Amino acid sequence: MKTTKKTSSRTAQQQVQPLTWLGRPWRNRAWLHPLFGSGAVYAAGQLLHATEALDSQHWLLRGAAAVALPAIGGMAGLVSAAGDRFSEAARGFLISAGAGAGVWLSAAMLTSPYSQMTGLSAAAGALLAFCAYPAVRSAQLEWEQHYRAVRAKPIPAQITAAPAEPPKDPEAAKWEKLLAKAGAPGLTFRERIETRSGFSLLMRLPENGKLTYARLATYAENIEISASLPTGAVTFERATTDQGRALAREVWIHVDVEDVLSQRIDMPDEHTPLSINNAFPIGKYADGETIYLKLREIAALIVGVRGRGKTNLLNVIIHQLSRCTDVTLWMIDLKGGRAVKPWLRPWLEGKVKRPVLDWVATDRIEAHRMLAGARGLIDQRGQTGAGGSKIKPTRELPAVIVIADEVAAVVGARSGPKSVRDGEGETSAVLAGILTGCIQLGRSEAVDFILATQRSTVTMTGNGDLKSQCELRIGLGVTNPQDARSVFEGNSVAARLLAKLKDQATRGAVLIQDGDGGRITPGKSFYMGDDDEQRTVTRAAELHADFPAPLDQRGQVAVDAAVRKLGGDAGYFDRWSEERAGHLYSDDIPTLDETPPAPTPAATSVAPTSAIPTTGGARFFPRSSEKTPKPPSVDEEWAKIVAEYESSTAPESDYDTADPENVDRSARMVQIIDEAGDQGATASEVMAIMRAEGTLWKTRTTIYDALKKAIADGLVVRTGSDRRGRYYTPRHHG
Ligand SMILES: Nc1ncnc2c1ncn2[C@@H]1O[C@H](COP(=O)(O)OP(=O)(O)OP(=O)(O)O)[C@@H](O)[C@H]1O
Repeated sequence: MKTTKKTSSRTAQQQVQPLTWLGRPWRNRAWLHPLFGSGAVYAAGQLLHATEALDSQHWLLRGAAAVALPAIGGMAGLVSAAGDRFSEAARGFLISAGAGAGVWLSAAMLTSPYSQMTGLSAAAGALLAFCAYPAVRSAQLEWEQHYRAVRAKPIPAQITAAPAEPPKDPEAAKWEKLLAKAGAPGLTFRERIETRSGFSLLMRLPENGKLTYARLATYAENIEISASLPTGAVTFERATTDQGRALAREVWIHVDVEDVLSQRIDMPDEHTPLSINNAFPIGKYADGETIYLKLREIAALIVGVRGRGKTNLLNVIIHQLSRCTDVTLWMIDLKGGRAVKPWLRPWLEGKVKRPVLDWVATDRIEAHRMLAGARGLIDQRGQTGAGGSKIKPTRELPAVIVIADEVAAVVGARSGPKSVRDGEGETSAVLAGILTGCIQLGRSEAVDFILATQRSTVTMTGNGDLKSQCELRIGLGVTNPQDARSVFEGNSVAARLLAKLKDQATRGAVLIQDGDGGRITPGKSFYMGDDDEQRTVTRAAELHADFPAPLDQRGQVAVDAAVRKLGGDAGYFDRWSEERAGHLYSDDIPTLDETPPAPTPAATSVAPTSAIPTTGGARFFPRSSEKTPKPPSVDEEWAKIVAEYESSTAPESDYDTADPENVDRSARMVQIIDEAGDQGATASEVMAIMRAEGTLWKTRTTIYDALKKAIADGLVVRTGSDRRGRYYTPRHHG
């Protein structure tokens, strides 16, 4: 979230309190003075006239008129002196003069205007007024001076009747001018806040509505040119109220001068345990804040064309998820295992007991099994009510996160067989259906999905339903604005920014939207390293091997049952069997001078697993129906020649044949080969069993030395080259 730091650059307002009368502004009161005077004289005259016309003996009426006349006079004085323009003295003077005149008129009415008494009282009143006048005048002048001073003083903003003009400080003037020059006139500067990578400006759109937020966003490049900023430095965001409601006229313009999007931000070397219940960092927002992802109860969709950093981002996410002690990670990798292998390597090499990925699928059939297994797990958790209405993952009951890279190859309309009869497994539509169901129901059962694809059109993501289930969207660079629009559902501002992320430096730059219609924010993912060996990934896999939780026992059984229902005699427990995962292992053996092995799932080796019993080597070998050895191919013939050349030119081995440990281990090795019977065993298969038992040598080459020694001693016979050959004991080699 952006931090908002209020800067009170606005100066005190020079607004003046207006004249008021009975609390309301009344500027023209002075004009009305003659009116009050004549009104009062008229009213008094009418009263006198009416009293004259009445019976002079009607005393009651005459008495009322005698009271009314001073009241009229007093009121006339009061009205004339109303408002804060008059001093107390002036107000008293005018009221008493009015009331005195009324009393005199009453007396004149009741007696006679020409009597001596009436004449004298008129003269006394006039004398009194004449004497009081200088004092009243000086008091009034003094008051007026004070009044003028009060008028000139600033008053607090909250009692200002009219909205104030924002001050034109140099910063405001500079940005308003620059934006007008860039084609966006009429914007008013409101505020500037500093961010970690630059600053943000709060601007107000012009009230005539001619410049909208969407239109302003099209000027990003013009603004960058006008302000001499790097491409992508300017982004926009609607300002919101504290409650998160977008304001129509207020816009944040983020200026990220540090250009985080073009920087390389190395993955922090942190390997402490985490929990899926907390958010974890995956990169930095353009304003320098850390991007935290919380992958609980949410499906994520990551979209980006080749080479924009999708694999890297997935690795960052797996890195963090593999630190979670309450997560079981499954991964569908239809790049033939390229993405998963670095994560499996430490385990395949026997350095650790468990792989960080609990299950991998590298073809559609295995992916189907995994999705069916996920569904089985969701149903089991739903039925048993494990963990109440919503599961809070723990190590005993972990969340299962299924990551599907290149999901289009599993559920995309253009992938997969047209019909299940084609023998390539289920159609994409069926798989998309299972996946959608899993996403919908998996949320409360702590089974969540991260889908990655090159494009987010419906053809690629299976169906609209599946896509709309993914609330968390992460877009990397795409090839055209149309693609960009499909990531963030018609949001043209985001689309334009996404389509801009094209150059080398912005690889790994992302736009993140959390929640449907949520804020879309640019950022950059951490960088996991670029060497072919993916050393950072392998190191993390080694360090995190014991962190991810194994699936709970009941879950394992449910998953196994669900997978078995698909037929083919495959379940969860034999997910690492040679038929299903052997290719991962055999490809992993360094075959420096060999031609690459054919990428068939029926490859020749097997990887160990904690879920498979670690004794009884025969379980690991191909079933008799599959054992018929194929005639050697040209590749194998060639490999054999290379191997023979190698062994004839290889330096003397330093394998110590007298070392008792070597003697014991090689005896066990020969025993395993013997148990394999007439099917024979590959070196990888023997290694897998020995590793599972804990009898394997520390270095991989030693087994080849031991095998060579056993061959030389006549204990073992080999067919094929040493690394890809099969080994038999003489009694089984016919
Ligand atoms: N966060 C990042 N920071 C810096 N460079 C990155 C980042 N992410 C990726 N790159 C660069 O982009 C290149 C492509 O990345 P990556 O292989 O992850 O892309 P991809 O989209 O998965 O492509 P592909 O589908 O071909 O594997 C990497 O070799 C790396 O140099």
